[in-house]
Amino acid sequence: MNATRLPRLHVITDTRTGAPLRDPLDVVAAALAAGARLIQVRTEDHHTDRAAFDLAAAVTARCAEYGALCLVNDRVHVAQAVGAGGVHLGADDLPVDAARRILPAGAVIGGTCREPEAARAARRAGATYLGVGPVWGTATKTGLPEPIGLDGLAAVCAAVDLPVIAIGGIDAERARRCREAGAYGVAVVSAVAAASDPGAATAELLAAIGDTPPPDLLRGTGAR
Ligand SMILES: Cc1ncc(COP(=O)(O)OP(=O)(O)O)c(N)n1
Ligand SMILES: Cc1ncsc1CCOP(=O)(O)O
Ligand SMILES: [Mg+2]
Repeated sequence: MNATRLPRLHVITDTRTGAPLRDPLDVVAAALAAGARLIQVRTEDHHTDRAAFDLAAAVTARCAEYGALCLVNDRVHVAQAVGAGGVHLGADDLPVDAARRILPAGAVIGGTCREPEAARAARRAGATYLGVGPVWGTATKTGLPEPIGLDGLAAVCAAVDLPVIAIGGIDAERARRCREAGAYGVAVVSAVAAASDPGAATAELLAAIGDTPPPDLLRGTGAR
């Protein structure tokens, strides 16, 4: 990965079946071409490790073409096997400190939290960034706790000096509000995966969070 800092937009794959879902790799390709520089490979819990490996290997290879970072959700062994840049871990996954011990030095490890004390614990455990939410309600994942809202997001942002990535029901307008609340960036599933034009949706999100497209996308435009 060529990126010198953690990207602010985290595009998360949607591997659920059914309309209007499309091939996750097509969505990833469009998002990267539009300027996304971090893809999180998230598969459904019932998917096999082989399926997760195959998708993560393909996404890691596509990310490498753009100098983008690939993170694998939950499955640390899959991240190791494909040479991904890191993982995202929640309460039901390996603890952050355990993953830190077995992943290569410099691996990006995200930890999920919802409130300040858990955020401080994740910081102590060695998290690189925090995934905080759900900020708003979402149909993408069942069984979620109540949304924490912008006030809950702001409380976590104020509690730790780690980058906070907001997640849950986020589109471009809400992404801007999350940044105003103190979030470093946002993570999205449906805003890109379910968009009629995933590339345009990615560009809109990048503009909303103030993450200018990488220089390679600006080449020839005269923009700086
Ligand atoms: C950036 C980001 N934040 C939070 C999550 C949720 O992770 P987790 O709590 O482990 O839930 P699952 O995604 O595994 O269902 C995330 N994936 N990414
Ligand atoms: C995995 C996860 N964790 C909290 S909300 C969420 C799903 C977010 O999906 P969407 O961006 O479509 O609301
Ligand atoms: Mg998880």
